[in-house]
Amino acid sequence: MASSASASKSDQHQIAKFKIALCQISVSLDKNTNIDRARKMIKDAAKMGAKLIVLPEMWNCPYANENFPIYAEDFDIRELSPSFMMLSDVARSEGVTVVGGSIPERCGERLYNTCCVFGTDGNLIAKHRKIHLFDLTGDVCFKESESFTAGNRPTIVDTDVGRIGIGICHDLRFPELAMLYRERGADLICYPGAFNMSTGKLLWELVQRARAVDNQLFVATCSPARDSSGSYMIWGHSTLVGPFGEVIATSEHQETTIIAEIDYSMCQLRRENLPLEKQKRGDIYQFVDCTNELNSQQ
Ligand SMILES: NC(=O)CCC(=O)C(=O)O
Repeated sequence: MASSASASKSDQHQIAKFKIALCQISVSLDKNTNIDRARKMIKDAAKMGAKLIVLPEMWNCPYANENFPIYAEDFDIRELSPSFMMLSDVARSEGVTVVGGSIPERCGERLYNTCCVFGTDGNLIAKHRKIHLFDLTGDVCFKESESFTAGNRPTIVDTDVGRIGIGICHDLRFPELAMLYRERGADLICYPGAFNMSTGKLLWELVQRARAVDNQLFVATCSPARDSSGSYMIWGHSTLVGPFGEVIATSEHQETTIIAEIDYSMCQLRRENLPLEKQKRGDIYQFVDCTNELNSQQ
């Protein structure tokens, strides 16, 4: 398994266009039901021609601190990892790349919020542990850090459908991570996520479009469907955004699968028309203490 990119950009651009599926799964309390549902949605999406299939954050487990340890899987013990094994099997049987949303991962004493990426042969090709844990107070309160340890590595992976950067939900808020992925050659960033009703309405689309337009690349998000009986109400609205910040496809909050086309030549076009990389003034964006300089100008 590699979590860093190695194939050349010319390999990547042999695949210029393909279909992506965003499976907005309705997550129940029953883990086996969630696994069966996810398998069916992936198979159906593959039948509709999707080559890359993205699942939501916490698709095997309702998003709640009390659930995470119960639904967690230790990926080193494959017979106790039914969610992980299903993703691997279905990626291989359907010959698709799967960005497997996230599930709680147990590693020794620790839990991580982890996204596994599987190649078309069913092999695990990357594993992203959520870097920025979601701790929020206000109208909605949640403290992921009560359950999870934060990951400490960015994840960029070469797949049959190009070089992809991976983040999980709150990771989307941090522009530096997306910039790093762009610098390392990603044309697509996938963020499985589960924004809440309070920040979702205002910010979910805004931050996706910001990451896309700043970096002139595609951003794909995939959320669970909303469950109005759950303690954490999910915003839904899985979305694909293009490199001009345009919303290519989106959904409401119910269970659904979005199928949309990614055309990497659009990144090239946007970057040629507006060469932000060349126009950047890295020489003046330095985080240095300018207090003395500012004082002397007054
Ligand atoms: N699951 C999450 O990381 C939620 C992030 C979120 O809602 C936000 O506002 O950020």
